[in-house]
Amino acid sequence: MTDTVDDVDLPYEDEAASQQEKIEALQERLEVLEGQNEEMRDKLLDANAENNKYQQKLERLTHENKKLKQSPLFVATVQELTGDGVVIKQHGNNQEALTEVTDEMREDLEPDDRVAVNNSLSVVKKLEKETDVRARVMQVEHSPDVTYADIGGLDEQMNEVRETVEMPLKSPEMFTKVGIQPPSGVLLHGPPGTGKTMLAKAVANETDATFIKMAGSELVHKFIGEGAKLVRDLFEVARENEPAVIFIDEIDAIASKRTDSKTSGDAEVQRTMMQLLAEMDGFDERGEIRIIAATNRFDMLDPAILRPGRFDRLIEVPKPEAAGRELIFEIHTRDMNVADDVDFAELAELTEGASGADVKAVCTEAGMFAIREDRTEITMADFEAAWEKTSQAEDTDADDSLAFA
Ligand SMILES: Nc1ncnc2c1ncn2[C@@H]1O[C@H](COP(=O)(O)OP(=O)(O)OP(=O)(O)O)[C@@H](O)[C@H]1O
Repeated sequence: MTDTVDDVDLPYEDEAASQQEKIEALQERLEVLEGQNEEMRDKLLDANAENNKYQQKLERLTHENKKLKQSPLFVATVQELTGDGVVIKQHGNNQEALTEVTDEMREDLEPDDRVAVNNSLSVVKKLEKETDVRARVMQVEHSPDVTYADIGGLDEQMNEVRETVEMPLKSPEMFTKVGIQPPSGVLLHGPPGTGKTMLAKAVANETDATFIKMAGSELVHKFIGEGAKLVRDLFEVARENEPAVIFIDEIDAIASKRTDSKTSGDAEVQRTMMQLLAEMDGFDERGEIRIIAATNRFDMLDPAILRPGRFDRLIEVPKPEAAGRELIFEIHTRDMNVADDVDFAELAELTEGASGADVKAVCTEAGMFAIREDRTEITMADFEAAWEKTSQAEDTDADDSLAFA
């Protein structure tokens, strides 16, 4: 049996071939094509059947995943591993229960491990140890090395931060004598990389306070009570290390405008925010703990956190103007071997729209250009090439994010 149509010779060119021979050849080609068509149709049917099977599996797993995500997860501690399963104690209500686990999960569990359990107390996943979570979520720096001199172009913001955060720590008696409460919380808002974290670190450095940073995004947990507990821990660590500056970055992650969505995840985030507000409400403004929060998304914040007694001092930290960029270039090139032809005022004009972090990146990249050519001096051309490269990279990132939006 010929396998493909190409195996069927067509005697078109052969003058001697009769009409009959040509017809027979065409008929043979037609048979081959029909055979192939049959084969393809069978393969297509098989593929469709396989596809339907996978589609059904995908729908089932998606449904299960959705159910798992929606059903609130609780934190529990493994008490004991028995022949029938695992004895767990749920946090909060201390309810003990014997629950089954897969053999694979069982091998991974030991007494005192933390696990996430769902409504029916089935173990969904093993959690990292509480101390590990705390270490990951909280960065404690007893003496941050950032000073006000390291920050360029934010004189006005710096003065506000010194007045609202540094002064109550350095001279609390001023507020007592005058009879006013210092601002309880300061909210720094502005684009990424503009110096918000630096301001918080600089004020902690100036007042010899412990700097405790927590990212709001780390507080967004699916496990009931985990976020609120971390907020309590945060203030406990601050009290243990007074004087302390608490810096909550990305506060929009837990303090966004309330939505009417009913998923347990959103309810949990709101519980975490309420815990933060409770800690702030219950906290003694005259104590030696100051709170600074930062956000790139001021527009998303729930007005509840901006009320008096909470983050009632708002400080915008915008991208630097040309004069600010020039200062930031000077700051970040202090220890660099810069050629005489480098003109920071010109570079400041060139880098319109750059944040402080962008300027820092340009300085680093300019140094790399010199190193690649085995030079020890960084020229104006290196800075210009570095700006070209970093701003192009930013444009590409922006296009990518749009492409995937
Ligand atoms: N005004 C500035 N002066 C000097 N350096 C700056 C300034 N702003 C940003 N930088 C540089 O960018 C880095 C990041 O700054 P920082 O972490 O303070 O930004 P941020 O506003 O907190 O950013 P994000 O909102 O993304 O957390 C700093 O370590 C510093 O090198």
